[in-house]
Order: sequence, then structure tokens, then C-alpha cells
Amino acid sequence: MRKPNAPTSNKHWRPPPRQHKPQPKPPPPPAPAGLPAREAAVRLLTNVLGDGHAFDGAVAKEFQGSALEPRDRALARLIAATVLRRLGELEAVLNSYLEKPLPKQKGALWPILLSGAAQLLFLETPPHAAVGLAVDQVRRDRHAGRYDKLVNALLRRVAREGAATLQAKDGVALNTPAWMLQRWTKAYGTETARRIADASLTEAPLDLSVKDAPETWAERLGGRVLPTGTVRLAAGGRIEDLPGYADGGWWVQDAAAALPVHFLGSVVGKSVVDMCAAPGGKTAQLAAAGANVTAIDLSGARLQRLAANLERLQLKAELVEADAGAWAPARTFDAVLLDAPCTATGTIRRHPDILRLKRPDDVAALAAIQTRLLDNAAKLVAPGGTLLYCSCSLEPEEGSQQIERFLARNNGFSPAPIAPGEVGIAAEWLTPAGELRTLPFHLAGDTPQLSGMDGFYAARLVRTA
Ligand SMILES: C[S@@+](CC[C@H](N)C(=O)[O-])C[C@H]1O[C@@H](n2cnc3c(N)ncnc32)[C@H](O)[C@@H]1O
Repeated sequence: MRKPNAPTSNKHWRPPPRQHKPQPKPPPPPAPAGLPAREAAVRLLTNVLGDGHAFDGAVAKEFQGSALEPRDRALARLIAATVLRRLGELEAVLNSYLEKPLPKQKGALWPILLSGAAQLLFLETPPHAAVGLAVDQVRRDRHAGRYDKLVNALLRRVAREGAATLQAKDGVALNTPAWMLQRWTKAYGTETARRIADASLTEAPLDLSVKDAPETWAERLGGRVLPTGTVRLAAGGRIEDLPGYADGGWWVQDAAAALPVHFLGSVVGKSVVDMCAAPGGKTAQLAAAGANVTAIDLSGARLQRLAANLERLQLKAELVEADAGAWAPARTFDAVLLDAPCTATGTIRRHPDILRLKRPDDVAALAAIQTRLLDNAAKLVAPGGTLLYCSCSLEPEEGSQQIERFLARNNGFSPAPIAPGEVGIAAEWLTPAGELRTLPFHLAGDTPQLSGMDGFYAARLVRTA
């Protein structure tokens, strides 16, 4: 007898329909507000700390064609920059709460923790947002997802106890690479070195060089005019949205970086070479002051940026893509400005990646390049003309020692000391020999955010033979 419902033959038999059909995967839930900015911050950190790329380049790449709102871009940049500045303190706090080291294969777990801690300790982000978004973020990371509870617990503890833990620690020593602090201590003494390191941890204000009428621009932009003519505003917001950007009324240039060009005096109608010119802050100053400028740079891409900047500012210069160490035109110039490539340790406030990416060997390697460029620059100066050397480094090898050695091998040049009072120069910014030596804690303002200037070195020499 046939059993009820038994197949009559194999031909007609069909497997019974499955009880649970596989369902199509539901789309991932939309990212909570604020998450894309945190994810961008972590990618920036991975780019700089993991892959060794410069922060500015990483930012430009991250946001090229990005759908992120300007506000979120600014937040991502701020979080990443804060981690780069405060890396030592953030790591010390997190490590002091970890019972055992984190495993190696952990995806973006560490940068997520650093970003969360930076928001809690330095950016006044409400704990529920900083912790909640870090947990969301780690859950979306293929390699780190299983650490969501750890992230939650660690960051909650940072929110509760982090500020007190930090108070007992030496932030300057933790955040500044030991080799840098040692060098500054040797060059400037312990107290000044610590003040340099401390000032380097605060983001720089927004300094603008204006074509004319600084008082009017200061009023329009809500800033103030410094004794040196720079217009200073609080940092933050999109530069492109400020009045005067589109019509080229001003350009961004740190107050210290704007000083050297003034040491040339009146340049109206004079021929001036800007040997390492891009992105063009000093070329713009020279052109705006009426000089006939030849702007040299080794990098074609950077020279294009310079060209775009000059176009916006409606200023003119002759641009030459060349190695300034070998460039040999058939003429000399009234003045030659060499703003040499350097370790840029004077600009950490604006480029916190310098703390993490520069190595002790870079100082000697860059000093050798500066020597080569300086020797070629000297050949281009007309008799009686001026050679102005500058660098945004705090290292003596890239500043005073460079000039000492240059003068020892070139007796056709003499120093033309810079005097206090020239373009609003304070006496404390000058060495006894009349060279410019600004430090990041100089130029105190009403608040730390409105204070400081780049650490810049400049020496003025005159061709006497
Ligand atoms: C400190 S930045 C110059 C900043 C610029 N003077 C300003 O005020 O905007 C140094 C520049 O030197 C350029 N550079 C590096 N080596 C060079 C070389 N051998 N010849 C010409 N330019 C060089 C870099 O491409 C970079 O643009």
C-alpha cells in the first residue's frame, strides 16, 4: 500500500518547500549623524601615522570629491590634528587603563580609541556622542568589531577619569619626541625649550597678509592688525567663505613667515628671485610690493598652486620650474630670497604631523640641501644686492649655523643686521647679531588661540664684492 503523500515516482517528486527561505541581506543601517566625520578622522590618522604621509596631503586626498559637508570635514580634520598633537598624552591615558596590550590584528581599533579619547579630553565632545560613535565605528570595522565592549568601557573610563589622569602627567614631555626636546634644550635652554614645545601644542590662529588697508580688512573680517601688519583672526571655518578671498584681497601667511620680505626694504621696480617659492606667500608679498619677481620651485605641482594663488590675487611673477641649486641664468638680481626647504619644526602648531614624521637624521640631510641652495643663491646676487636667507626651522643647523658657515666660505658677503623696530620687530625676536629668531610662544595675544607665531629664522646679507 502506498503511504499517503508518498512520491509516486522519482519523476514527480519535488523536495518539500523550505520552511525558511534565505532572505536578502537587509541594507546596513544608515550611518548615525557624526559617524562619517569620525571615520574620515580615523582614515586621516591611518594615512599619517600608519603610512607616513604628510597631514596636508592626506587631508587633500581624503576630501577630494568627498560628499562630506564642510562642517564634518572641519571636524574630521580637527579630531585628527588633535590626536597628532596630543598623541603622547592620549596613548598614556589609554595604556594606563588597559590591563593587557591590545592584539596586533585589530583593524582601526587604536586610531578609533585615540580619536574618541581626543574628543573627550581636548574637544569637549559630550561623552554619549564620543563613546557611542566610537562603538558604532568599531562595530563597522571588519577586524575590530569584536572589541566594541572594550571600546565602550575604556572610553567611558576616559570620560570619567581621563582629565585627572592627565593632570598627573607631563604633557610637554609626552607629546614632544625626546630628540626634538633635547635639541631645543641644547639650543635654547630647558625653560625656553619647554615653552616652545608647549606653544607648539596649540593650533595657530589664522594670519592673513593683505594687499593694502589692513585696518579695513581687520574690521571686515573681525580680526585685529598685529604690529607687523598681519591681520589675525581666530582659526576655524572655511577660508574660502571669508570676505575678500574670491576677489584676492589677502592670502594666508603666518605672521612670522611674512617678516623676511620686509627686510628687503622698498622693492619697487627691483628684480628679486624667490628661490623656493611655492605655494607663493613671499612671491605674493614681493609682487604686491612692486618687485619684478622670478619665482623658482623644483615642484611643478607646487608651482601650479603658486600660479593659481597669484591668479586669485591678480598678481604677476615669472615662474620657473627648476632646481634652485643649479639654476644659472645669464644675469644677476637686486635681491635673492632663499626660503629653504627645512624640517619645519617652527610650524608644528599648523603641521602637527611634524611631531610624528620627522626624524633626527632629517636635520643634517636638509642642512646639506640648504648649503647647496645658498651657494647657488649667492651667485645670483648683483654687487651691492641683498641675499636674504630664511627657514621655518628651530634647529640652529638650518639657521644661524648655516649663515656662520656661509660667511666663513664667502668673503664677498657681509651681514646687514636687522634692527628692533623694523616692521614692528620686537627686540626679543632678534639675536644679538641682528638675525630674526622667532619662537612659537612669541607674540602673546588675549588667549592662547590668538597667540604665537611660527619659529622662523632669517638673516640679511649684502654682497660687498
Ligand atoms: C619652505 S617651502 C617655501 C615656501 C614659500 N617660500 C612661501 O613663502 O610660500 C620650500 C619650497 O622649496 C621647494 N624646493 C625644495 N627643493 C628645491 C630645490 N632644490 N629647488 C627649488 N625649490 C625647491 C619645495 O618644493 C617647496 O615648495
